[in-house]
Amino acid sequence: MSATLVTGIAELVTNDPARERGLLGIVEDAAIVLDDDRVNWIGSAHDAPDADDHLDLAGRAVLPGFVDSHSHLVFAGDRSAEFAARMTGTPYDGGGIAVTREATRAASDDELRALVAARVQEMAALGTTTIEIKSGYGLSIGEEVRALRIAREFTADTTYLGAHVVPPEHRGDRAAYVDLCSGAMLEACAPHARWIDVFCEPHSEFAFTKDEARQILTAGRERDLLLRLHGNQLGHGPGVQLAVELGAASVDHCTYLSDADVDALAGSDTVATLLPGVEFSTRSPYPDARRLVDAGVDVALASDCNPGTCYSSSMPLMVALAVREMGMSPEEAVYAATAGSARSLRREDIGGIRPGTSVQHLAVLSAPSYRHLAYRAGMPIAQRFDLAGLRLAH
Ligand SMILES: N=CN[C@@H](CCC(=O)O)C(=O)O
Ligand SMILES: [Zn+2]
Repeated sequence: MSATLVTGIAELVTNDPARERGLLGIVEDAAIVLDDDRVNWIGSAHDAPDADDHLDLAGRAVLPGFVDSHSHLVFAGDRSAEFAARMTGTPYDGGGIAVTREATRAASDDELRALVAARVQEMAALGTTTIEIKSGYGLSIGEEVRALRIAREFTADTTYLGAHVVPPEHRGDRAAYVDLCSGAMLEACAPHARWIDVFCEPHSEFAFTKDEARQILTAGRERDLLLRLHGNQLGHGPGVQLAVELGAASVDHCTYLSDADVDALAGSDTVATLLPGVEFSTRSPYPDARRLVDAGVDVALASDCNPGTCYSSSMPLMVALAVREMGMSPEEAVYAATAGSARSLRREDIGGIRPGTSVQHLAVLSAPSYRHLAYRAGMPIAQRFDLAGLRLAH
C-alpha cells in the first residue's frame, strides 16, 4: 500500500456537519491522505501526518464528485430541430420521445455503447463521479432490456423506465401497455435495474396518469425495485403526492408545486430532485428551490441529460442555474448536487468526503472555492480527482 499526502487544498468540502464550517463542512487549508484508492485521513494541513508521496494542489478546492441522479443517456440521434421549434414558442409535450425511440432502435448495441461511453466521459470531465441512467427509449421488452444491459456497463444505478410514454402502437389500448409495464416487461427488466420510474404527467397525452403510475410502481416495489418518479414537470399534478404516498426515494422535476405538495415532501423521506437544465432548455419557469429548502425538504440537483428537454450533462451548469434562477445559495446548490443527490439514490458511500471514501468519488476545482462553480458559470473548472493527472500538472 502506498500513501500520498495531498496538501494545498484551499477548501475541502466534506459535507460533514461535524466538520469546521457550515452546511458543507468545509476545512480550510486542508490536507488529505490517500491510501491507494481510498481517503485515509482528512484534516488541517498543520496536523497532517507523513506519507510516502506528497502532492501540493497549490490552492485548489476539493469536493465530493457530483452525483447526477437523473439521466437518460441510452439514446441515439438528437432533437435539435425540436429544440429550435421550442425556442420560437412550441411547447414541450413529450411527443418527441417516440422520435428518439426510432433512432435508438435503429442503433446497434456497439453504437449505443459508444454513445453512452462518450456521454459518461463528458460528465467525468466536468466532475461527475456517479450517474444514474434510465431506460425509456425502447418501450418494448427486448429494447428496454437492451438499454438497461448497456446502462449497467456504466453504473449500478440503473432505472427501468418502460413507462416513459405510451408508444404509438399502444395508444388505442393504454391499459394493455400499463399491464405490460407492470407485468412481463417488468419481469424481464428487473434483474438489470435497481430503480423503477414512471413519467406521471396529466399535461401530456403520452405520459401516465396517477392510477397507471401507481399500478406500475407498486408492481416494481413487489419486484424489490426502489422507486423514483417524474412528477409535476409540465403543470400541477399528482406526481409528488403519489411519490410520497408510495415512499419513493425521489420525485424529479417538481416544477409546479402546491402548498400541499411542499408540506407532503417536508414530512417525508422523499427527495425533491430539481432539474434546472430542463427549464433552461425548454424556456420554462424554474422550480422554486428556496421555498422547498425553507420548508425543510431534502433537495437534490441533477442534469436529466436527454435529447428532448436538456441535452447537457453539466452539473456545474445546474449549480449555477440553481443559484441564479432558483434562489439557492452557492452552498445549498453544491450540497444538493452532491449530498442531496446521493441521498436521492439512497447511497451513503458517495456525496461526502470522509475516511473510507473512494478517490473515484472526489472532484477537484481549478479554483480556490466551491463558490466559483456558480460565480464562474460556464467555465470548465471542475474535474474528477485524477491523482496521476494532478501529479503531472503540479
Ligand atoms: N419528461 C420526461 N422525460 C424526459 C424527457 C425525455 C425526452 O423528451 O426525450 C425528462 O425528464 O424531461
Ligand atoms: Zn427525466
